[in-house]
Amino acid sequence: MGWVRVARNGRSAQDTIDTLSQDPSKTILKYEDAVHVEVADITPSKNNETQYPFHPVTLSVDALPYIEPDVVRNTKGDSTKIWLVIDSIVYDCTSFVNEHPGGESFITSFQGEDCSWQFKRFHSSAHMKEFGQPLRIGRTSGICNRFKERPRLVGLRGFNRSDEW
Ligand code: HEM
Repeated sequence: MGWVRVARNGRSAQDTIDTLSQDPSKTILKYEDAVHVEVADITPSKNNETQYPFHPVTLSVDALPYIEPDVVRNTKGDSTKIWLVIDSIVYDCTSFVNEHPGGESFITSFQGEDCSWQFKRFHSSAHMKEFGQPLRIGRTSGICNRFKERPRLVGLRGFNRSDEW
């Protein structure tokens, strides 16, 4: 794989998921944390920098606030804004990156970029629903994937995944 290196931080994916499910301090991933943010609100903070809160998983994509593509791209290199774009939705992985079962580098290498097809290679829609959806901060457009998706061999899709996208 030319575009990423695998790193597991010494833990198995299942270990990390177990931790994420059981440790109350890892609340960032929990649905309950997102539901109290009721509207797609973009609020300037005291230092006048716009804040992008998480949104309820029940909020439709159309209702997510639009984030200008340049704002997304400009997060590159900013350790306080580790944002990814998957299918034109912006995910704030800043808190999640250290807990990512696949390792930090997968996420940081796509900071401010689209990684839709790469994400789909490694995750099921159930992963997106449980771990990705609570990280949504907005929608955007025009963010391209740096890598061209290689064709997959017919029949391999879903080989080790329980569902389809
Ligand atoms: C919103 C961002 C992301 C979330 C919420 C997320 C979540 C997860 C979760 C829950 C797992 C465990 C899956 C399992 O045990 O089967 C996982 C594993 C993994 N993720 Fe991610 N991930 C994200 C982004 C990415 C990206 C951008 C990449 C690569 C481009 C990536 C690559 C991987 C890899 C390689 C694994 C290990 C897969 C395996 O063991 O089969 N992830 N991720």
